[in-house]
Amino acid sequence: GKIILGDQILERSDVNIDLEDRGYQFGDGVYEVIRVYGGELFTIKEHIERLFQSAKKIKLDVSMSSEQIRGLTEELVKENGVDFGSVYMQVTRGAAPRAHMFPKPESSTKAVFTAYTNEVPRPASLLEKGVEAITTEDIRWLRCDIKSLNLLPNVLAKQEAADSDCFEAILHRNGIVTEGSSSNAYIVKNGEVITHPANNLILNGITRQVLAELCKENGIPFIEKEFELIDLQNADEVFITSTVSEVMPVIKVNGETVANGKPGNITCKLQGLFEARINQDTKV
Ligand SMILES: Cc1ncc(COP(=O)(O)O)c(CN[C@@H]2CONC2=O)c1O
Repeated sequence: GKIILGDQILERSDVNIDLEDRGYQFGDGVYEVIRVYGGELFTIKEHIERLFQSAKKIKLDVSMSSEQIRGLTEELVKENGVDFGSVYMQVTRGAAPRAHMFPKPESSTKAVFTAYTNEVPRPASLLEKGVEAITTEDIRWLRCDIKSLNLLPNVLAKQEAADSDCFEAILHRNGIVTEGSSSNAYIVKNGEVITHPANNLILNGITRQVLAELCKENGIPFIEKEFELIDLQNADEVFITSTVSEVMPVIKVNGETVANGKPGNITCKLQGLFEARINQDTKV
C-alpha cells in the first residue's frame, strides 16, 4: 500500500528514512492513531489538532498545515481502499548529525511527516466479552499529556500485561490510578463514571473526550478525579478507552474478577452511545 512522506504519497518500498532521523535516534517526535470506519476517518480534526498541540509542547515546527495533513490523510485512506482500519501518523524533528540539542535553525533539517494505513477490524468479540488487565507502576516522565514517540515505559508495561496473558496494563503513580499503557482507564461506582483528571500525568484521549460529551448528553455523571488502586477492586465496573479499543470492558484485574465478571451496564450503555456516534459521524 501507499504511504505519506512529507507532502507526497509514495509506494512504501520507495521510502527512505535517514539513519540519523531524530525520531529514530531520540524518539524526538509525536504521533497519532486515527480510526477509519467504513472508509471514513473518525474524529480526524481532533486528532490532527492534538498532533499540533503535542508538537508545540516539544517546540517542533511541523512545517505543514493541518489542512495539508488532513487532505493527504483522506487521500491515503482512499488510495489504500481502507474500509475498517487505522491511520498511524508521526512527525519527527528530522535528520541531523547526532547531537541532543535541536538542529540549528539555519540548517537544512526539516521535520519529517510520515503516515501509513492498516486494515483493523473492530474488536467486536472483545468488546462483548471484556478483557483482563494487570496493574503496574507508572514509571513514565511527567509530560504524559504529550503524545510523544517516547513509548519505552508504555512498551514495557504492555509487555508485562502480555506476559500475563492480559490485554492492558493499568498504571498507577503513588497508589493513584493514572491510565492504561495505551488507553485511558475508568471505574464506575454508584452510577458515576470516574477517571483521572486530564493533566500532565495522562494523555487526554480523544475517545475520553468523546465519552465525556456522551455522558453529559445522556445524564451520566463523568467525574474527573483521582481514584486509588483499591477502588479498581471495589468498582461496580472497570473499562478502558482508546482509538483502537473503543470502549473496552475490563472484567478481571490482576486475576480478580470485577463485580460479576461481566461487562457492566453503564459500560454497555456507553458502548452503544459510542457506536451511535461513530455511525452518526461516519455515515456507516
Ligand atoms: C498512553 C495513552 N493513553 C491514552 C490513549 C487513548 O487516547 P485516544 O483515545 O486518543 O486513542 C492512548 C492511545 N494510544 C494510541 C491509540 O491506539 N494505539 C495507540 O498507541 C495512549 O497511548
